[in-house]
Amino acid sequence: MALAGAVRCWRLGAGPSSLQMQALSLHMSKTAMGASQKDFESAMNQVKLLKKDPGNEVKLKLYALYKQTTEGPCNTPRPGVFDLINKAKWDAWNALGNLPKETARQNYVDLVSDLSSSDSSSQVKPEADRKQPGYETLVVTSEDSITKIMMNRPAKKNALTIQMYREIMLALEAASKDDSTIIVLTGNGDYYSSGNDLMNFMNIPPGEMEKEAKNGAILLRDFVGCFIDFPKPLVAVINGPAIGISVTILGLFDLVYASDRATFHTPFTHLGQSPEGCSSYTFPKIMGQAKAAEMLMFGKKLTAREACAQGLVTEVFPDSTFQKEVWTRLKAYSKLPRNTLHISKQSIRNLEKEKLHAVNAEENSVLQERWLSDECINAVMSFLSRKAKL
Ligand SMILES: CCCCC/C=C/CC(=O)SCCNC(=O)CCNC(=O)[C@H](O)C(C)(C)COP(=O)(O)OP(=O)(O)OC[C@H]1O[C@@H](n2cnc3c(N)ncnc32)[C@H](O)[C@@H]1OP(=O)(O)O
Repeated sequence: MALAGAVRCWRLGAGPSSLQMQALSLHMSKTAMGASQKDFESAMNQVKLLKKDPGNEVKLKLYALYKQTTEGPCNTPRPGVFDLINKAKWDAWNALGNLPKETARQNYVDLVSDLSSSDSSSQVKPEADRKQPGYETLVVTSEDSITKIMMNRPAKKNALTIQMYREIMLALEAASKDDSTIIVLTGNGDYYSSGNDLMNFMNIPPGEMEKEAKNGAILLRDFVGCFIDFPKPLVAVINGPAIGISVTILGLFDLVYASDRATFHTPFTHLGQSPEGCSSYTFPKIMGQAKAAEMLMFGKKLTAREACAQGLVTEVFPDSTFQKEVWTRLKAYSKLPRNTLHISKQSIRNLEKEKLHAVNAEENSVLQERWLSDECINAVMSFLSRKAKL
């Protein structure tokens, strides 16, 4: 099995790593003639190279086999009841009874060989290999207990099409049920997202405007509802400027990490539109009434540092080290006890859920009206005829 594992890993990566080579040579020598003292010493060195913590149960097994190999059957008094760690170690060693030293050595080498193989196969694979199928506008990957949902329309600044709203909802639904601990939303390219794709408002026959506005409001309600109800920690990794709905839903995230190149802009009045994403409720709570009004009513664009000072952003990182620092942090967080983390999130958020759904419904009903207004139609036409940019 270890051999098959090592060979399979070579096919996935560019070539065998030194760890894989060691696992393979260990496996070959042990199957041919039983593990030698040299194999045992090499296995002891290999244990130190393991990247993945094998867990306490396996560590106890390794300890017991090591003691049995080097000292024979357990020959010391059992530690006292309060010496929990040494007692567990003693119990594991004692459980091996009279197992011969040679067999213990062989079992130790076998165990390390299997651990090394699975350790190698769990090493980072290229993103293309990890990409989940079924998404056209997103790249969804899962690794290190983190599911990453990346908006993937960089040429259009990750403007959100109808298909993209739907795919994000599907990806969130799947992530709520997968074995990930943390879910990340981020953008590909220089923008996080330029918000709603203004083309969503185009090509609507005159008689269909009201129906389309209603459908849009239903889609938006469901989209925002997914964030309100999401059961696991949600992290926004803001790689660049964020506009419109990509900013307003940030009040529903648990962590917001931003590059110092990011900006936060909600120019609703300029566009003849009104706040969504529950921001009419979350923003005043987060930053106070006065600052929220400046953003949501007057369209003040915030730098990442200003957004952080106002509590919308958790932490700002220099753009040059942004990805490295943020992913190191998130990988450490993803090792926290999963269920406890999810329960804590729910304790923090559940009290607000009913209120947030009510706010979501109210915002969408106002917005549905706005989309039909001259102010909104003129603003969209102006952008699309390239007379206006934010
Ligand atoms: C179901 C409905 C739900 C509705 C929910 C409502 C949400 C409200 C909002 O989100 S309001 C925010 C809407 N967003 C905007 O108004 C942004 C409009 N875009 C811009 O002002 C600029 O494009 C820019 C400032 C984001 C970037 O400017 P820059 O000069 O750097 O780049 P380009 O303009 O050349 O952009 C490259 C191409 O991308 C297209 N594009 C960018 N953003 C959008 C967008 N939001 N909608 C549609 N298209 C967008 C842009 O048109 C360029 O396309 P081209 O290469 O084909 O010309």
